[in-house]
Amino acid sequence: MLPLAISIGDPSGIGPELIVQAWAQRKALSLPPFYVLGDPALLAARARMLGIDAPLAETAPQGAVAAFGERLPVSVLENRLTDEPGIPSPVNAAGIIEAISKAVKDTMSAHAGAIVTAPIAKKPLYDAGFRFPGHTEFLGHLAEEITGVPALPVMMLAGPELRTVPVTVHQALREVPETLTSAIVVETGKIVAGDLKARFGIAAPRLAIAGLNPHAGEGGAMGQEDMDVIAPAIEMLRALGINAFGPLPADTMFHARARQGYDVALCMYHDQALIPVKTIAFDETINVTLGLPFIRTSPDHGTAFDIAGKAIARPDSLVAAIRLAGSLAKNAG
Ligand SMILES: NC(=O)C1=CN([C@@H]2O[C@H](COP(=O)(O)OP(=O)(O)OC[C@H]3O[C@@H](n4cnc5c(N)ncnc54)[C@H](O)[C@@H]3O)[C@@H](O)[C@H]2O)C=CC1
Ligand SMILES: NCC(=O)COP(=O)(O)O
Repeated sequence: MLPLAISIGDPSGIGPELIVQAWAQRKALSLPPFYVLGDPALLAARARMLGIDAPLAETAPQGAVAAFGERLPVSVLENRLTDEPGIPSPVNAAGIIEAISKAVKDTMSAHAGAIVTAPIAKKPLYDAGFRFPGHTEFLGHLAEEITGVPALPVMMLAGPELRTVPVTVHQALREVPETLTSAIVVETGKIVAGDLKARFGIAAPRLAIAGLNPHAGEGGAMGQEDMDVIAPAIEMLRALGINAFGPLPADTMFHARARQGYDVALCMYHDQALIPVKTIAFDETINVTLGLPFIRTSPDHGTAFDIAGKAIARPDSLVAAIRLAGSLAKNAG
């Protein structure tokens, strides 16, 4: 059995304390074994803050499964992290990026079964020169660097009642119409259909495709993209044998009855996809990256600097992400 690799995320956010909480509940929740790519001093400080007895085991990934029952395994980063809950800083960028990169290397070299990422804040990383919008795009870059094969990483938010995929992701709203092409919708749809089949065991996934404009364009009166870009993409997906349909007016496709009609909603921009799923199940939803040669999950929430270090953050979404990574890794193995 391979352990999961958890990257520590932003040390000033809630990630480190959630990891300690998840480890403390490992037996009660039968969690798969994991290790943290992180800083032992920081994790020890969060355990003290939480009043959790969490002895650490500094170990390579190969020692993680044996240690996990009694100690929290830590693969120690070369870069140190500051211990200032709620106060993000670009000085932590090197350690945050090192953790993600090492988690990918460990997984691609079969020392870890899958990656779970604790949240990062984008701005302090950008301030330190990081050129990727978020994990999703960075993971695509790392995959391509290791395999030499171009990757299109696809973000999927998976909750108990709804899965959504933003076709355009970390982009300013005004850039969305010009970025949205039939080719991107088709490539995303292919990856989603393929991964839902191969990884999630859905034999014939149903893809509901959202329109971009109000009322999916109202026949062109409220925008052309629905007719000129999205409808042709749906035809192409259907020609490939994928059960895709739409474009659907986005305002009426997420209510409980409508959700029964599909396995995943392809949405045209970030908030169209993330608002419904986080509204329905903020604590249980997981962010999964599709289209990569490895499995990566993450909680749906961010760094929550406003509550970091206060012992009030809920570990539910991280726990769900750990569970899903464990079960996807088991299916893949
Ligand atoms: N996977 C990732 O790395 C993600 C990173 N982010 C980043 O996080 C930063 C902060 O983003 P926000 O929009 O403020 O979203 P956020 O999810 O960090 O916080 C939104 C609200 O939810 C609360 N909250 C979040 N997680 C919680 C938890 N586990 N338990 C209890 N309350 C919780 C926070 O206290 C806050 O009031 C941004 O820089 C963003 O880029 C956001 C989403 C995902
Ligand atoms: N809102 C989702 C988000 O920002 C997560 O992005 P990523 O870091 O997983 O790419």
